[in-house]
Amino acid sequence: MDTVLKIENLTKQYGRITAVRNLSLEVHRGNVFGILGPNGSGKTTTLGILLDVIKKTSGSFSWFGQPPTKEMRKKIGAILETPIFYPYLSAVKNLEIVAEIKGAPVDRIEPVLKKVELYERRHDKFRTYSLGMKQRLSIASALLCDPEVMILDEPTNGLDPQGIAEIRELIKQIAREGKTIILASHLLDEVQKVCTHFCVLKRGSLLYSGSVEEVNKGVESVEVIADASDMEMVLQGYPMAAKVVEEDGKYIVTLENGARAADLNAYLFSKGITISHLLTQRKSLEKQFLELLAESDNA
Ligand SMILES: Nc1ncnc2c1ncn2[C@@H]1O[C@H](COP(=O)(O)OP(=O)(O)OP(=O)(O)O)[C@@H](O)[C@H]1O
Repeated sequence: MDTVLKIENLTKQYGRITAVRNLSLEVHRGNVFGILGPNGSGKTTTLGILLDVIKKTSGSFSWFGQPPTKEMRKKIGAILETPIFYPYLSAVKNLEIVAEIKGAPVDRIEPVLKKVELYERRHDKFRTYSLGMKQRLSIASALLCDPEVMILDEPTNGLDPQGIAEIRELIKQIAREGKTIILASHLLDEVQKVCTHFCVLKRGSLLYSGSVEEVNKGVESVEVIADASDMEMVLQGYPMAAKVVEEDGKYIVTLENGARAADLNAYLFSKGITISHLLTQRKSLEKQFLELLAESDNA
């Protein structure tokens, strides 16, 4: 698997505030990688460091297996905030200026405007655009240099439901064309709908990193009752049990990813325990995310 980005022990301190704490991550080619976290968790700071607009305090990162350089930076298209376009100029004129600044070929303007579905409105003034159209023009501007990686910070912030759906569809389409996308979002739903992989940050620390598909399957938890005095000990000894909690004579067993209730049943049977009640529950990504954030508060 091609590693596009590798972050190792990255830390950023603003005086006494640690915005990013010992962060290590890997993003592979073709991933749509979501950096998920509540406000102030360090998402923008992380993206700023990766784009060389914020200076790291310690740690390192590499793009395409090499330390970051200006040349490398050209392979990365980014939208950290809405770029400043001239309100009285059209999309075409604005992109001509961007192309000039970035040294991108002018003949890319037409295809990128088609891609973001602004071609019909290409001669209209920027100030007549809706917020969603402005955001799509930002994406067009980032695509001008045909980057291998796109970085987006809260790409749907402030948009109405239709604008949100359009931007999400556009991100997925860009990913289908083989680009790697890294996006920061505080919206779990967004990460779930758009990303293939994600990490969770809280107060600058990494709480989780993995594939959306794996987490979407949901962790299985099983409620079991059996008349056995050594039940708790036997359950604690089950290698696929991530957590065992006793509640009013019932045991709630959270299974490791991939383990199923039937496996637990077979294990208990092998230990001579016959169960009188078994109920399987799946935890949604949302529940797991909220628990993860809550657990880190208690840590
Ligand atoms: N220039 C700065 N000077 C001092 N503190 C800063 C600065 N920029 C960010 N911070 C602090 O660093 C922490 C992380 O902020 P950051 O903007 O990276 O988080 P975020 O996850 O992107 O949040 P948001 O979605 O609200 O932008 C916060 O506590 C923030 O107040």
